[in-house]
Amino acid sequence: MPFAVYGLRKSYGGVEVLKGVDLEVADGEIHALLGANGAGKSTLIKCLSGAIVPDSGTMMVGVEHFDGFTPRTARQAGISVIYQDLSLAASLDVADNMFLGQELRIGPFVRKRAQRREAARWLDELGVDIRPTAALSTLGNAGLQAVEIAKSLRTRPKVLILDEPTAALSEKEAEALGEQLLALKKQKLPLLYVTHRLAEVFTLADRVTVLRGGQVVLTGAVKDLNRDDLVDAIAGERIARGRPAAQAGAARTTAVSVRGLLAPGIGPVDLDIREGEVLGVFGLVGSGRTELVETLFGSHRRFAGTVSIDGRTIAASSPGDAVAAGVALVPSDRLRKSIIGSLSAGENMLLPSYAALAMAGVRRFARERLAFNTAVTPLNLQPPRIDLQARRFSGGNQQKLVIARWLNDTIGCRLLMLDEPTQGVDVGARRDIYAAIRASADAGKSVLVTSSEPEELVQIADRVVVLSAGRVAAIVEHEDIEEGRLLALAHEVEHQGRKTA
Ligand SMILES: Nc1ncnc2c1ncn2[C@@H]1O[C@H](COP(=O)(O)OP(=O)(O)OP(=O)(O)O)[C@@H](O)[C@H]1O
Repeated sequence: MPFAVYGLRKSYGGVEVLKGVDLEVADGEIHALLGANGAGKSTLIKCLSGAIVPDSGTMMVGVEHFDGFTPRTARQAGISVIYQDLSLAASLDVADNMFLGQELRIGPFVRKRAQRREAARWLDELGVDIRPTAALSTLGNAGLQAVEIAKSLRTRPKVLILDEPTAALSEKEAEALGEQLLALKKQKLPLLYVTHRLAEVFTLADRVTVLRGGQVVLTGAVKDLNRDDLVDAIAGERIARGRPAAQAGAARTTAVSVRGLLAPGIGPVDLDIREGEVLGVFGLVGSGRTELVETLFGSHRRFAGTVSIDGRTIAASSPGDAVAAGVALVPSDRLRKSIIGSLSAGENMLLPSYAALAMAGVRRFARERLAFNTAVTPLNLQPPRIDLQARRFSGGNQQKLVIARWLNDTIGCRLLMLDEPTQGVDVGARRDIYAAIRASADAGKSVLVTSSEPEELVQIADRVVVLSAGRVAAIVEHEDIEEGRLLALAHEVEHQGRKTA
């Protein structure tokens, strides 16, 4: 049953964020929806699910025509949306989750066996090997996504929409999800899929639509388009390509030195980070990337080992110690760990620097504004408004706010760590973030960047540490950093680890 939406419009306070969007998705088609941060993708999807009411527009599912855009209309039309924040209950098993609130019953009794049978059927349709009785805690991110999709399939949707399902997934998990989507094609469902990962468009999607500033600027068959076509449509300009200049790293002095670091899931790790260097950390899921940076930041328990900066050993048994010693961390789960939606953009960004910006305990608004503008301008925050509540920014622009917080120079940081800094961020903004990372290194900071995308480290890192099972498996020098090599190293060591385990 093909799906289409025509003339969709939505304004917030006089600003039109969807300007008459048309979109058509055929049966069994995977349609990628792309666009820069703030282009209107989430708003479009929320209109389709009935979460927000558009100003005008109509929707067709098959030959039926809908123009109500309420949650009830979405249900009647058979629209099922899978958001990044999954709606699963951790204490229930897979089958119970899939039937939560819609249990199969005979009188007061839940038909557990029938539920499990049906759950198994849908998981099978999806091509995943997950038992209906499995506890959710035994599943990885891709498994949890699969359960959420199977749960949605059970309601026999006519259109399936996925809002950035791979944003929080590693490369390998995203591949697993891709296979599930390809399995779904066989069900002849129209599938609309939001992503910022362009590589996925070419491996998964049949057609693609790019939104820019609330308008469709490109729609077409993926086979007729190349990466540059997509990048240009998203960014609205020809953006610089290729790899930024490397740093002459070897001559630089060691600024951060880690010795014998041992923590849950980590170590022992020895690591040196040079002054002015961008050190990439690459590894597969479970390799300990996030644990490593959180241990260095003191938010993870540490059993043993020392960390010194400029020759001084730092305590780092708490994030407070770490910040005082000049360590900053931009966490991966930024929106949940770092943004306070009800506070303004300025308050969110300047939180750690209020003391430094105030004089004799009195806030200096002009200084705050200057610090805000200095930090957000290089990242092209949209809209660049210090007073707007953080939750009114699009997801990617909220990410920029947190990153800007730590790029803000008033806090005197020596070691800047960014965990997956471009998750959920569009290609244009990625370029801005890469440039800001490089500028921090050029200003003499040591920068550590983790990424699950090898391509990203090729772009930004001076050296790359490959982690496996919490240990340093390899260090790749600048001239040897290549996507294939990083992946091969990470897979190779993992494979060897399994063989000897
Ligand atoms: N409640 C709101 N009030 C005011 N403006 C809003 C509100 N919600 C969204 N916007 C604005 O609408 C525009 C579109 O936002 P939307 O979240 O749809 O973007 P997006 O394409 O999903 O971006 P991202 O890739 O960053 O998630 C943005 O400029 C955003 O600031």
